[in-house]
Amino acid sequence: MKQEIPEDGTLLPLMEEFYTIQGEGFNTGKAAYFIRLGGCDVGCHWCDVKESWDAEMHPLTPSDVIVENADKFPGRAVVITGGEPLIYNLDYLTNKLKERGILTFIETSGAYPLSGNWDWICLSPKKFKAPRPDITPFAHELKVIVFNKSDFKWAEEYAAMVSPTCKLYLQPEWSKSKEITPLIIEYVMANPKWEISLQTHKFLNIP
Ligand SMILES: C[S@@+](CC[C@H](N)C(=O)[O-])C[C@H]1O[C@@H](n2cnc3c(N)ncnc32)[C@H](O)[C@@H]1O
Ligand SMILES: Nc1nc2[nH]cc(C(=O)O)c2c(=O)[nH]1
Ligand code: SF4
Ligand SMILES: [Mg+2]
Repeated sequence: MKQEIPEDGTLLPLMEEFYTIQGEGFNTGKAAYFIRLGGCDVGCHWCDVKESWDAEMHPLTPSDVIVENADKFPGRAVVITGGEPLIYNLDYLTNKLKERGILTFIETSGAYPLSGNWDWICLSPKKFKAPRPDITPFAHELKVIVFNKSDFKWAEEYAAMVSPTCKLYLQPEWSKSKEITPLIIEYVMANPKWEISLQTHKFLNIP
């Protein structure tokens, strides 16, 4: 039987939750509680969490329970990721987190309508299912995954759409990083509005 997911965001398909260090982007190095929601139809062939894609595989969990769990840790930031978290209405979850003084960060492809009350929005656009144009002005951070050379030009198209204060990151696709990282280094030195983001948790062997 298919799970009925209520539209009010009080129940969400939870794949996993873990307390770790944010490994990527602007908040790299900061302790954070990760909430990974199941469900994604963007279809990145290099996605490093394909187990998240089928929402049916992940139990519907009360958002109140997720908030209770997050509140047990000394780190006062959560990263809501997935899967694609914006498939769901995140207003309820983020408002409850903020009531407890917890900072709310999201990792999103932007392919679904923006919901939720956010302290930090990391937009990581994908060629496979483009972000909705209405999310770009709200991104605090644009993090483009570089898989091949043509992705630099594509990254600039998104840089032109975000706000002038949005931080710009180029992150090597993990399996191609040996070949791509030197190109990113060269690109950032020539175009210093960009910075490099590495998946540092993979080097540190932490979740
Ligand atoms: C797994 S995704 C989940 C959140 C959302 N679906 C998204 O793509 O932003 C979390 C972050 O990991 C990045 N990512 C996924 N697979 C990757 C890979 N193989 N190499 C580098 N970054 C990757 C995504 O671009 C995104 O910034
Ligand atoms: N440590 C750590 N940092 C991360 N930053 C983004 C992640 C994600 O999968 O969304 C991630 C993750 O899975 N682990
Ligand atoms: S959008 Fe995110 S979760 Fe979905 S396939 Fe791409 S990287 Fe994976
Ligand atoms: Mg990850």
